[in-house]
Amino acid sequence: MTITAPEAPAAATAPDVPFEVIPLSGNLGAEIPGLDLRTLDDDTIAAVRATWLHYKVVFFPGQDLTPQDHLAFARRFGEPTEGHPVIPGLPDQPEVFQIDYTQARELAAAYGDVSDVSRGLHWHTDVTFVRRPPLGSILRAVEVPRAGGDTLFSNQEAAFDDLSPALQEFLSTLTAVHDGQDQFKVILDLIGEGTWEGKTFTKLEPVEHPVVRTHPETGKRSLFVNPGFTSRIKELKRTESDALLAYLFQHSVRPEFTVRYHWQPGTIAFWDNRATQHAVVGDYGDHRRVIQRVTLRGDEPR
Ligand SMILES: O=C(O)CCC(=O)C(=O)O
Ligand SMILES: [Fe+2]
Repeated sequence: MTITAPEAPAAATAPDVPFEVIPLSGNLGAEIPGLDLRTLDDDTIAAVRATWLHYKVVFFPGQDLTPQDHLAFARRFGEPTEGHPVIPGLPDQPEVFQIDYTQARELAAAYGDVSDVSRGLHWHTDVTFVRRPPLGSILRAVEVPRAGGDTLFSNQEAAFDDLSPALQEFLSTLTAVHDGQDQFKVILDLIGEGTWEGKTFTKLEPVEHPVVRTHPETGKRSLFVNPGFTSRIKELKRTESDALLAYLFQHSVRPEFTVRYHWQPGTIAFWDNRATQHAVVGDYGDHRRVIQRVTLRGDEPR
């Protein structure tokens, strides 16, 4: 007799694709081994996209991509942004930026730990402090600790679905302010000006987004507030806003909505930035940890 284990909820409705997909938790995340990201045909790219939309973050271990290959892979899914609005890109590949966590710690020590980019990074969704935050980010693990330095991802559709209907409806009427100033003012002052969507700026102005957004491709609703950049809820009094955001920040990263990934050098991760948050676990002491990222342009949350 063969006993087949029941599938986790995310795995049960996954698209049927011509490569192996290994679900990593009940609510999001899958590993796709055995592909060479430099040589995929259009049908395989379409299947990767469907898998990515379903699992929200996919990991490709065993890749050996140069920054050029990394960028070329990203272009198959959308338009790369100018890297990051304020973190400078690689000299000969400006759409690719690097985070060397040792350097980031030195910078933080020299200028005050405002950026929070020390050993770990707290929960956030990438670059929500602009009008059109990224659609997704594609990360390459360059140098990673043998143990530790994992990255956590949390499914913000699952977090929304778990709330009671009355709270879902109330949240759907609210607008949040997102502000990158706290984390990025020091870097922006050091480099003088940042660039986003072709425009330069010297100060990050706060922006507003709905607290609940509808995914432009799947139509699913998700929570769209994050402790990295969401500073307050516009329609509420300060004390109400603080209390509600504290609750949502805690709720949105409950263990059952998350996956935790341990990196190997070369692994590529691709996450849907419209429906997830992520955080780096700062448990790796003084080991070197270096990543590079390409970021895809997104649309205005609605
Ligand atoms: O270093 C990581 O694993 C993720 C860093 C991060 O937050 C990002 O690249 O958006
Ligand atoms: Fe991030």
